[in-house]
Amino acid sequence: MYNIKLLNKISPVGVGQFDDQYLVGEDVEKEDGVLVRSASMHEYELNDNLKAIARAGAGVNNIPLEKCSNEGIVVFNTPGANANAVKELVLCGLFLSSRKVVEGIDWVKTLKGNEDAAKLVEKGKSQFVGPEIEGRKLGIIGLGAIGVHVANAAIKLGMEVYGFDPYISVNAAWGMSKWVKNAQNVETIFSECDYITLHAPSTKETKGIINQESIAMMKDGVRILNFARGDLVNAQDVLTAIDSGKVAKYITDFATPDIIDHENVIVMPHLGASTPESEDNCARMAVKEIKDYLESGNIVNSVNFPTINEPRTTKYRICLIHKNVPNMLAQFATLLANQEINIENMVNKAKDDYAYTIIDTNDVVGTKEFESLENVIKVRVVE
Ligand SMILES: NC(=O)C1=CN([C@@H]2O[C@H](COP(=O)(O)OP(=O)(O)OC[C@H]3O[C@@H](n4cnc5c(N)ncnc54)[C@H](O)[C@@H]3O)[C@@H](O)[C@H]2O)C=CC1
Ligand SMILES: O=C(O)C(=O)COP(=O)(O)O
Repeated sequence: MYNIKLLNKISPVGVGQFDDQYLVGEDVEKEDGVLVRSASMHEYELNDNLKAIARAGAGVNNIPLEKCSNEGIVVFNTPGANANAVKELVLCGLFLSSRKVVEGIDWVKTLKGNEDAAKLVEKGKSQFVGPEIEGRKLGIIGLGAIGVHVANAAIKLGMEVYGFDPYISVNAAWGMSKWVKNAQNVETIFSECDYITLHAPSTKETKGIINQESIAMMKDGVRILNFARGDLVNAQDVLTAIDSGKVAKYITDFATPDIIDHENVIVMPHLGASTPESEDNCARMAVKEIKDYLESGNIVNSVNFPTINEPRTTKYRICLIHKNVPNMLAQFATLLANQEINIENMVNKAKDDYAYTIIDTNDVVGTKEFESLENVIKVRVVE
């Protein structure tokens, strides 16, 4: 029996994939696995039994990754599963940043009950004029699942698209329209583009990337979109630039107290991934990842441990999470040889300071001796 704790509302399409080997709920204790969306886990107590956390979504800045790695807890996310939903909202954001639709709608509401509403609308609409996006330059920072979707859609809408991503994956590059221009540095995005949209994760490198200095490089009347994370933008610097007219519009999915209800700022309630399609996709993928790991020891789409995805061919699989240091495999093999246990299959992979080894065997094995080895963090045997 495995216990799975839900820290957010997770789509029943995903949760329904758990069979009767699983106890699933919000109040479950001694959890083997956690399913989470945006709830912060930085203060969450990681119990000794916890083996895996699956983030039904992309960003993992709400999870204490280093602490999890240290304790041998595998953290998954669901790459690409909500990218289309975010792309669609970014396109909506692009239009809202250009045409004064939100302001116009708010104004029309003030005419409620006014007999002359139709006339007044025709007279007053000129205050809501805004430019078309066709032919304008869009700069994208971060060309992953979402950035590439946005780039391709913007090309189809007739925009001139510049992309910047120093770590772009081969897969993302394959999926991107050949018309997207490769910006060699982020300054090109800042200085060339009429619209700038952020699609990089929150990291030491990206936090505060939009600040007084970068804004100073931008065109007058630039429009900035942030559907990545609130802390990529220095809010005070953007507000100052909005007030001076340097930035025409700031559209964001992240509500911080200082930016709410400020002229020319549109704040959405973190709606990027909130579509039934995306919620189902993310939940389905997250549940599959956690089940595969708990039941077979396979790791796919982890952000802190390497991928190992091997078919089961033996009765037992020893799953060893350990530090990425020399001599671990020799110690494992010796330990098994001393017990006259035959290894049918053994795979080891490392990711940064941590490594994962699976050993398939048909003989009964205990975990104690492995646990006593230095640099071994977590040991499990799955049957
Ligand atoms: N508003 C919302 O509801 C949602 C927001 N997000 C946010 O969007 C981010 C991106 O999501 P995905 O595209 O799915 O992730 P992804 O991992 O597919 O793409 C992120 C890209 O950013 C790039 N990157 C990293 N550091 C960079 C830097 N310093 N400069 C430029 N590019 C850099 C990476 O190389 C990668 O290609 C997530 O980390 C999350 O914070 C994601 C989903 C929903
Ligand atoms: O996937 C992400 O990174 C998101 O920001 C989506 O968050 P959510 O699952 O809608 O709380």
